[in-house]
Amino acid sequence: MTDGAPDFQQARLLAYSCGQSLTCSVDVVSVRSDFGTVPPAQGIPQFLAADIHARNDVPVADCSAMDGYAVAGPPPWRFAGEALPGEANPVSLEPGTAIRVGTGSVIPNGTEAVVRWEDVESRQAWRQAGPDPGLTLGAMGAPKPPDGDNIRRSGEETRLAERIGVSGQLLTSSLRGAAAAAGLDELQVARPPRIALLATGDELQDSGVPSASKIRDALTPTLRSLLPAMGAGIGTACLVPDSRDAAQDALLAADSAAIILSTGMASAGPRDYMRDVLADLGAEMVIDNVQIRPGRPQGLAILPDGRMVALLPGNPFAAISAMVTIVQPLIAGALRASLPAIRAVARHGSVPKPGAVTRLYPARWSTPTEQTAGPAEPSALGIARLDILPWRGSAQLRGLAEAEALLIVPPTGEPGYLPLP
Ligand SMILES: Nc1nc2c(c(=O)[nH]1)N[C@H]1C(S)=C(S)[C@@H](COP(=O)(O)OP(=O)(O)OC[C@H]3O[C@@H](n4cnc5c(N)ncnc54)[C@H](O)[C@@H]3O)O[C@H]1N2
Ligand code: MOO
Repeated sequence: MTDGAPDFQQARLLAYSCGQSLTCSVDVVSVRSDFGTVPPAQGIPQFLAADIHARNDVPVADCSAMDGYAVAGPPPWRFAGEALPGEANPVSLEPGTAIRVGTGSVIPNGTEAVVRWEDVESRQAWRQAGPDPGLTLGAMGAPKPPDGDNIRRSGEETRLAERIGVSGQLLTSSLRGAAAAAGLDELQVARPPRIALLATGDELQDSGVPSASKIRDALTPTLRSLLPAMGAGIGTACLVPDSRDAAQDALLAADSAAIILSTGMASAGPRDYMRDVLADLGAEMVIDNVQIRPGRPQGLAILPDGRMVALLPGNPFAAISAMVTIVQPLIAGALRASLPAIRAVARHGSVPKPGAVTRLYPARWSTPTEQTAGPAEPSALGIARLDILPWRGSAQLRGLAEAEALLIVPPTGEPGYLPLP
C-alpha cells in the first residue's frame, strides 16, 4: 500500500508548488459604488495580486462619533450653529461655545470633545432645536467631558500610504469596503486558471433517469459548484467515451486550459486509459497515487506544453478526495494564495481507529447540546462537535451531500478537518 506514493500532506504540497509554477495573470476589479449599473456576480473568491496601500487617511478628517454637540472649554456652552455630515470643515470653535453635529460630521478646529445630546437635553429639544444663537447648553450641571471624548481622529484607523491588504490575501467583502474607504477605485486580483473538465465513462448519462446499464454523471454538477468555491470555474466540460483515442483527443483538444480535470479512468481497470495516454503524450507524473482513502488512484501530470492534468477517480467520494488533495492546492498555488490549512478539531464524535493511510470522512458540526438523562441541554461551553456522517463509501455522495467538512484521520497524530465548500 505504501509504495512510495506521497501521503496526503506531501501530495497537497506537491500540487501547491505545481500550481505556483503556472503563469498568474491579473484582472482588475472595481471597488467603486457603480450606482446604476449591474456589476458581474461575484461567485468566485478572489485573491489580491498586489498589495493595497491607502490613498487617504481613514477617517479623512477629525469627526464626531456621536449625534450631539462639539464643544470647546467647560460648560455652559453658547450654541453657535451646526455642522452636518458631508459639509466642509466649519470655522474654529471658541472656548465656551458648542455646535450641533451628527455622527460623522467633520468637527471644527478647537473642538475638545463631543457631548452626546442625551447628556445635555431631552429628545424633544434635540429634535426641535434649530440653530439658535441664544441657546445655552449644559447650564444644568453637565460635567466637562474628557478631552477627545466621542471624537474619531483623522487617520486613527488607517494612515495615508499604510498597507491594508497583502498580495495573495482573500479579497473579502469587507476588504473591498476598507479599500473603498481608503480611496481606491480598482484592485488587482489573480485571474483564475482556465479549467477544462473531461468526464470519462460510456456508462454516464447527462440527464434524466438512467437506464439499467447507465448511471447519471454525478461529478460534473458537483465540480461545477465546488470548483468556483475553490477559486476557479469550469471553462469547458465534455463527456469522453471509454476509448484510448477519445481520451487522447480530449486531452489535445483542451489546449486553452491551464488545468485539465479528468474523472474516471484513473485506476487499473480494463479501460482505464488515462495514465497510458498521458505517457504517450510525454507527460510527467508528478503525483502517481496518494496514500489516502478514498481516492488512492488520483494523480497529477504535467504535459510537455505545461498544462496540468489532475486525475480524479470515478468513484464520487474518491473524486472529492482528489479535489481537496490535488486540485484545491493546485488552484491556490496558481492564484498565489496560501495553501488552505488543515484545522485542528476542538471536539469530535467517535472516530474510527487510524489506519495505515490517511482516511477522509464526511462530517458535520453538531448543534452544541449535551446528551443527558433528560432532554438535551444546551452545553455550557457551546463548542460545536464534528460528527462523522453515514455513507462514507468511496462510491457514495450522500454523506458528502450533508457534510460541512471533511474529517481527516492521519495514520498518526490528531484528526483535523478541512471545511467543505
Ligand atoms: N482491482 C482493483 N479495482 C479497483 C481498485 C484497485 O485498487 N484494484 N481501486 C478502486 C478505487 S480505490 C477507485 S477510487 C476506483 C477508481 O476507478 P477509476 O478512476 O478508474 O474510475 P472508473 O472505473 O471509471 O469508475 C469507478 C466508478 O465510478 C463511477 N463513475 C465514474 N464517473 C462517474 C461520474 N462522473 N459520476 C458518477 N459516477 C461515476 C463508475 O461508474 C464506477 O462505478 O477503482 C476501484 N477499483
Ligand atoms: O481509493 Mo478508492 O477511492 O478507496 O475507492
